[in-house]
Amino acid sequence: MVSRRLFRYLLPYRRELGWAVVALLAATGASVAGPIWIKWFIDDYLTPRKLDAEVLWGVAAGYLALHVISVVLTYFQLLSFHRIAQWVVRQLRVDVFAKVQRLGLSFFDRTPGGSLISRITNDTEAVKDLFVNVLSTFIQNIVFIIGAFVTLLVLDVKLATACLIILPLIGGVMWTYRHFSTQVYRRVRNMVSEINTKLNETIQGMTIIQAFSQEQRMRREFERSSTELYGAHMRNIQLAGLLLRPAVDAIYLIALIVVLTLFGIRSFNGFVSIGTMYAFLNLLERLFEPFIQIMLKLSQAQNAIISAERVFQLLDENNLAPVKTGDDTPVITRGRIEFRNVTFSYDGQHEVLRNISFTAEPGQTVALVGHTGSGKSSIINLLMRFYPLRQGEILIDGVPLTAYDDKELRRQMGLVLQDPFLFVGTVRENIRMGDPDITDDRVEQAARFVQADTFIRRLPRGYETELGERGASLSSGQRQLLSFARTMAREPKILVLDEATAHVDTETEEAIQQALRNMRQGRTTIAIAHRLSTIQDADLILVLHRGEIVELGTHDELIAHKGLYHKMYLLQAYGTAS
Ligand SMILES: Nc1ncnc2c1ncn2[C@@H]1O[C@H](COP(=O)(O)OP(=O)(O)OP(=O)(O)O)[C@@H](O)[C@H]1O
Repeated sequence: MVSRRLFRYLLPYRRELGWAVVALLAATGASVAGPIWIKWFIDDYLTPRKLDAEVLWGVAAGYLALHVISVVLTYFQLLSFHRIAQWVVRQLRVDVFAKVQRLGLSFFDRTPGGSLISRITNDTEAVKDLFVNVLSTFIQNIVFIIGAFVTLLVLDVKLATACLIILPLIGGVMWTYRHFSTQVYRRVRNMVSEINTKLNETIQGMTIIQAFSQEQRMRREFERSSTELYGAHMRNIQLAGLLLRPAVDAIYLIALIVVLTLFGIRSFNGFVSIGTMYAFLNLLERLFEPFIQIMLKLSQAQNAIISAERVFQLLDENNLAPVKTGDDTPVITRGRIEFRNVTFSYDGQHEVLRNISFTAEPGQTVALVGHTGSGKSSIINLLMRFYPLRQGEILIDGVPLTAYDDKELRRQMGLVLQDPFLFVGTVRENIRMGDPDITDDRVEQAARFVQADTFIRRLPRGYETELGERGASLSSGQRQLLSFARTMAREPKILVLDEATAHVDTETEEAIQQALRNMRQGRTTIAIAHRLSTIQDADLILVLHRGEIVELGTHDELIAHKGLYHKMYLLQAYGTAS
């Protein structure tokens, strides 16, 4: 199954592959023909002493020609196999990457980033090895073994048949080696994946690691994984050292004894062709290297197949991000949002939202407040169509959310997260985000609109300043403003805000609040508010508690109601709930 799918990747390159196999066959033929050529020279010229310069030159030239042909063709076939393998692995990586981007967020909730990286890099690399090393080695060596055996049979049927006793012996060694090395390989692969996961986690969480002085613990854990990996590699080397050379050499010795004994017995009874003996011994000796090569690659082949399995598993993952259903292509014109009896669970067991119903009229601001874990972010996750909805309905402009094209949805709904993600690149690129419709003018206009223009112009190269990974060179307030500009450059009809909780200086705070007020103007806004002071002018405030709306109304109404909101407000404003 896996191999069939792998070979399907080869189909577009079948012509090149065909030529590579032909070159490989011809190279092997030339290599097997060498000893025959010498046998012919020994039997027909050397033994009868028919030596003249012309014959000697002819033999030497012929032998050299065979060698050159073999080398040139080997070069050609190796190059072709490598090229094909690189093509295949490139395609495989592109496919996996494309697939990963289409996966739903719930997939990422349960898959560590490091293990994904491991699949896209290491596992596809192992598949590449399958095509580069394993496939060509198998074909080349199997062809050589068959060619050599056929030649032995042609040279001397009886002796060649006697040599067949090596096959079960070699088979036994091969089985033993493969059996043990597969276990070791599996261990190596798991360790590599674990190391990748650890690396990824360490790099992502460096601030926390340093803040909590976790360097020693992380280093110890990393050292432990690395030592285990070293141990696994060493076991493999020991296994190979024991089984490959010594065991195979012993079998070669047995074959040699059998052949020499038979030649010896024959010499008592009559004439023995020295040429045949030379060719026989030469081919026999060269027959064992291919067996070792095949053995070495067997576990690698199995390893690659398991890696391919992991890659295909990812390609077959059906936990996709929700996509549009139906043929209509509605557009968002007004920005009216309606939740109707929405009940939701991430894992299908624990309901994190129950019976959520509310409406945000065009241009209104609806604020979501509630204690941590009350379900605020989950409402946003559903509104952004990050997770599929199974119970209830979400409508935008009276049309179910599911009917919208992804493009329309993303263009009209501007999302601003607490921790804005900035990419490596210039400030301008981070605002434009590769959208060709967003001109330089629009980028700067958006930045001015959210009051980010002033600080951007103060950066060393203004809009062309390169940002480090995640915008590490900016302050958290500046990162916020930049993400506002990014959202506003798209001029969305709907704004979805997860208000930042980070403490910024008063000046930046004022800039942020002013920017938010500007942004909300004329746009339907759904905002998670951690500080109640920022949403007092909201048209509707939903108070969530354990996944349910327990109170709703304007700030004044909720204060007058003297419920949970009132308590939260007093707590935040005066540090006491009474
Ligand atoms: N990706 C997820 N997978 C599974 N459960 C989740 C996931 N995200 C959140 N939850 C659970 O859903 C519940 C609601 O979480 P949610 O993030 O919506 O709360 P919140 O009100 O936004 O909290 P906070 O103010 O701390 O951000 C919590 O019990 C949380 O454990």
